Amino acid sequence: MPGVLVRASKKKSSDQHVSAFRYLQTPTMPSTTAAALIALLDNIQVIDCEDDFDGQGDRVAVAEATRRLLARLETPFERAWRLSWINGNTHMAVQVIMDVGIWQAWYLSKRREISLLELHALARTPCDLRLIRRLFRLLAAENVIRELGEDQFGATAFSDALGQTSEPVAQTILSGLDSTRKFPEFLARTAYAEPLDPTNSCYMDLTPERLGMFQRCRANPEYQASFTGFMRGLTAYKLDWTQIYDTKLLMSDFDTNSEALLFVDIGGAHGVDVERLLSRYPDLPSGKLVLQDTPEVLALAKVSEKVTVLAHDFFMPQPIKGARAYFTHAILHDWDDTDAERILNQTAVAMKKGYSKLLLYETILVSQGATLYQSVSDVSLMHLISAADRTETRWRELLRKAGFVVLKIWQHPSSLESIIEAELA
Ligand SMILES: C[S@@+](CC[C@H](N)C(=O)[O-])C[C@H]1O[C@@H](n2cnc3c(N)ncnc32)[C@H](O)[C@@H]1O
Repeated sequence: MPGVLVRASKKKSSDQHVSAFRYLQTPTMPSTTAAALIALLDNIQVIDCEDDFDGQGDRVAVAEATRRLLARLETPFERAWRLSWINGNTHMAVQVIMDVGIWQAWYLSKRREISLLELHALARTPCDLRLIRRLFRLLAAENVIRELGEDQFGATAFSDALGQTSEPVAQTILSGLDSTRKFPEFLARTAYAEPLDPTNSCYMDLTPERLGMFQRCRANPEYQASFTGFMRGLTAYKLDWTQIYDTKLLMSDFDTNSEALLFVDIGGAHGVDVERLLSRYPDLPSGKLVLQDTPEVLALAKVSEKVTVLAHDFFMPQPIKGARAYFTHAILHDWDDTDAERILNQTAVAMKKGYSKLLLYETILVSQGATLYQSVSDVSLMHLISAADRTETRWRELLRKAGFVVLKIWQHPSSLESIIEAELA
């Protein structure tokens, strides 16, 4: 595409800083070519495809393409500025508006259009009008809300979601990765060694007591709620595991009228995965599905009455014996091989050889072409809990050492993770 965009890339890098600032300060009229392109991009409408995973897949693929486009369009300075200043300030502003209660009150008011004065009056915590104006100005420029006129704003799907305080979007904002900012310092102190010691994570630098992430969750109900809320959102966002793994394999050998249990979700938190199995087999009698986690997390779970909710520490012997399937999702990647093996051993003692299946819904790291999800997950594990995602070879080795044999690794082109199906060797 000829025009202003290509010409900008031919400038010397020292000029780029100047031109970037000039652009940021005084947007000029776009050229005809750029205007046509802008009109084309602004006219793309997103069809609501919440319930249609293929539709979602298309939407995500297009979003990925726009990210690649931005990476080509932005100068290196703009990219750095976005990473450090735009993202950091926007996250902060979203959180401050949440802390004073404006998102929630705005959402509950059902007003689509509202003035700054009205928004200010909705604050639960007294705050300065001028402070709020400055933050809303940034939020409008970053499309968190719509700017309709001077001190007049419009709601968006995102601002609505921020107003639903116990739902995943708001909880994800609160569960923000504070340890990312500390990580460069932590690595310098630890001689840039790959952090693999779970007793010394960067996250521990956030509290004077050096609490680990799961310890801090247990000690602080708000933290626990934001982490579990975020996990609920993330799991609901992923492909339904019953579309990756053929659950008929579990049902074919299962007598629903017997005393036996079908499915135990170990560390299942919010219960999204167990609910997905129930949606596939809604006629299952009560008590065939079990959701396990810590008592604090289970208190936040909202599951069908048919699901048995059972507090269980997975480092202790599994109390449910001889179930058809023991399932874990994003659990073993939190632990190093020694602890992961302990969890597996405690599960193995409950399994019936030749009958019970182990299903691990986990990331399998690839040596090339890792997706954004896979790489963000892996790096987050590094500074949050000094853990690491595993390659297929490392998964197989871990399972072999713990006395399992891998039957099949189930994959789906639209899935972020795979399901490793194993049984006792
Ligand atoms: C990364 S989350 C995964 C949750 C869920 N399976 C999912 O995919 O959304 C890890 C879960 O492990 C739970 N957990 C941590 N330590 C535990 C323990 N010792 N026993 C049982 N659950 C534990 C946490 O409470 C949390 O819900």
